[in-house]
Amino acid sequence: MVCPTTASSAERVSPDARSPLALRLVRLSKRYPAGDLALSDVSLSVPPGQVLGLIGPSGAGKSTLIRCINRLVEPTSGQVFLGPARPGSPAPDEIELSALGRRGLRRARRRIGMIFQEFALVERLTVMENVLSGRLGYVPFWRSWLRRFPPADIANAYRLLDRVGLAEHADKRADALSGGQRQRVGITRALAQEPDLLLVDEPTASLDPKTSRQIMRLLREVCAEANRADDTGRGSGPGSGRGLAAIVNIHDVALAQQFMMRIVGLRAGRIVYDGPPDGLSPEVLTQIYGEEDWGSTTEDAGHSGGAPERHPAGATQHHPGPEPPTDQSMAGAL
Ligand SMILES: Nc1ncnc2c1ncn2[C@@H]1O[C@H](COP(=O)(O)OP(=O)(O)OP(=O)(O)O)[C@@H](O)[C@H]1O
Repeated sequence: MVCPTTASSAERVSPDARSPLALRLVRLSKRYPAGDLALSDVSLSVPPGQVLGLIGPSGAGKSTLIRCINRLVEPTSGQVFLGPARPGSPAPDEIELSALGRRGLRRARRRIGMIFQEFALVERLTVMENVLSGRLGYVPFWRSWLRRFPPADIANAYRLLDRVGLAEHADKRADALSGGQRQRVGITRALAQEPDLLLVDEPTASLDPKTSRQIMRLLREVCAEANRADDTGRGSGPGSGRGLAAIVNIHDVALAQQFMMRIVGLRAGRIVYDGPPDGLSPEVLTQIYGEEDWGSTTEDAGHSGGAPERHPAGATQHHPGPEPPTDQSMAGAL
């Protein structure tokens, strides 16, 4: 049971909280104590509203990169900036996430939603309670402990659940949902944070192909919707008119090609590709993943024609390009 309070929790993080925020990584490196150099001199800028796919072989450093941004993993060197996107970047009022103390980091992390492969829900809590946990950075501890969330937070959570097609499941326990529905809860919880940036770590790794596509499409749509201004939006949520960027760590090259706006390929902790999805030629894939005959399938080896050429993850090579958001409600999609 979630109890509303009358207090507003719409505390904002300075600076310039209404401006869309861009992310800037400068020469980021991470060496784990065990000795592995997981990231080496990675520099990257992500403008507001951009949905970026991070691909690369196992151990390339994708998860490390995502976790260094919100400092779940502490970078060994380099800087992470989040700040208003203005011409002439670096902007003087950027926040340097990599230099923040505990309190500042806690406040800044409100602006960064995280979505996990295994959903990271509290199974015994309801869908609504899980979504409201996205507000924990905004409400005082005693209020969250008593589950007394402001009415505006609850109304927004219902609105977001409706958006992802889960309104009628609000009072169900999280462990009563399918994998795809759980990931929608994970996405909704992240959106409830009113983030400027989503860090998404292998969101489809435990989902079937159809559900994976639906989840990727949903991510693309909610980011696009956050760029649109209407009077339904709050914070940086859908309809708010603010840019919501995302970095999506994904193994499935075909999904990345279809739903991402930009691809960054990591290999051994370094960026070896940064460009459009349709730039992932066999040569580029070899640069990222190593030598492989990307054009052939097992059947092709014994036959000289007939079967269409396919990418390793199953996408046709002459693929039509990124799928635009459909703008349809996801209600009932699962
Ligand atoms: N906690 C840790 N302690 C020590 N080494 C680690 C730790 N986490 C990751 N590594 C090492 O850092 C490197 C990068 O790992 P990371 O998990 O970031 O790669 P990844 O590209 O996300 O891989 P995957 O796709 O398999 O998840 C690997 O060599 C890995 O063994």
